[in-house]
Amino acid sequence: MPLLLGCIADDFTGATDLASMLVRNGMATVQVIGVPTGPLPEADAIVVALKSRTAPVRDAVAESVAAADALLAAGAQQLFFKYCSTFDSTDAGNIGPVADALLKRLGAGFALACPAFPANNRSIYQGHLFVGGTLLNESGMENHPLTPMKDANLVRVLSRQTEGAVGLVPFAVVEQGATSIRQAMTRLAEGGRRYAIVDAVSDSHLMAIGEAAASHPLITGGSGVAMGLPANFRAKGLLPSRDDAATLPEAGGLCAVVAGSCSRATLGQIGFARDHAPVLELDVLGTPDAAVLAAQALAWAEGKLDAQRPIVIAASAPPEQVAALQAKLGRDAAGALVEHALSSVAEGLVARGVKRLVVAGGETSGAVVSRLGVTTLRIGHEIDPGVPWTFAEPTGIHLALKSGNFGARDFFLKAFDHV
Ligand SMILES: Nc1ncnc2c1ncn2[C@@H]1O[C@H](COP(=O)(O)OP(=O)(O)O)[C@@H](O)[C@H]1O
Ligand SMILES: O=C(O)[C@@H](O)C(=O)COP(=O)(O)O
Repeated sequence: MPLLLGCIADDFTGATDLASMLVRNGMATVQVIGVPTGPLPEADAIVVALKSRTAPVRDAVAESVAAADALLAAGAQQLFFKYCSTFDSTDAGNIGPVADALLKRLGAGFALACPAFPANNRSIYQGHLFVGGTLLNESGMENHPLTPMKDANLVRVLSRQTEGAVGLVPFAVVEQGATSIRQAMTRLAEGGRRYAIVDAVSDSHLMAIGEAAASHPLITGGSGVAMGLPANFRAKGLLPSRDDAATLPEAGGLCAVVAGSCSRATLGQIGFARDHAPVLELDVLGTPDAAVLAAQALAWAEGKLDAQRPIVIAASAPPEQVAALQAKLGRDAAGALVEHALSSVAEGLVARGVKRLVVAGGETSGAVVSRLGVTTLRIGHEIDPGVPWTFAEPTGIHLALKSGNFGARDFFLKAFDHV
């Protein structure tokens, strides 16, 4: 099976989101944790999951280029740089600098940028990113603990992260289909633009954008814009039809949820779970000590673990509490403390026999998955758009890595009916 698409994701939930999109569209896909060091598994697509979204720019660039090297050495015909559908980044990066470095590595001069994901209510119109009917900077993302998004104009946001010029392929062109989009991108590239934000409000737009980018060495965006790519490989006769792409080993055993996302969606899911399952909300501000928090959580879990109903352990808190902890410790140290505590909790739960674990939050998932020593994730069926069950190797447990913003209100309960 020759490798067709090589993907680099800037966080772990984003990586499973992308892998799931590719699997659903018929590509055998494996998610690899961290920069690959040995031979890559057989797959149509490989998604390398990095924890580079909030890393220092230099580290994010170095790891992303190293991942690209490994994917290209394995024969990847096209690269995909996956970032968040809410374009999570700071003015320093890391979307611009990583995309710049990948273009340079490929000897290419242009890439599209499209984080739209209509199934999860992210759309782009005239370069502005909407979450549902709300501009990105009024959607709650302006309060994100690590990457507060205070500007919805993606042309402006990306321009602050790169020296390359950023253009726009507007809605009116995207509506006309793949040929018009391709021509518009060619014009922008010839006019000296390094990037084009591409408007998209529907899956048919994303399919057309994917088709228009068939010959691009690098595509950047959310998982949505990947939906058109398998058809390109199929059209070239490179991708056979596959119907077993989402099969996982049978699941069962004790179940739990660990949450570190402070998004509105996750806070709502914790609120729902309170009425249906044992929920522990850690008092991080009162006890800013990772080891003590983890010990408290594991003592609380004693006797509550069950194979039907999950327990939920959450550090998640509303913006004012997050701000208070950050004021005390600094932004990065606050995030790291909570991630450390929650990965110790997850490790303790797995040691106590948990076999099915949901982790809420991208950075949180990165910390947990690394602590559990997971090297690859096989992708199964989706619970909600963008969140599949996965099977973690060599750990041998089922994991669902939930993007903070994704999932219905009952996600933490219904996840265990879907595995
Ligand atoms: N109570 C809290 N105070 C401060 N930071 C927190 C708190 N709870 C979680 N965090 C941190 O907030 C960040 C949330 O990011 P992440 O896990 O990526 O969630 P999301 O998927 O919503 O972006 C993590 O670094 C996490 O450790
Ligand atoms: O594109 C998305 O929204 C997700 O795939 C994603 O990147 C998740 O990031 P977090 O919200 O930080 O979990």
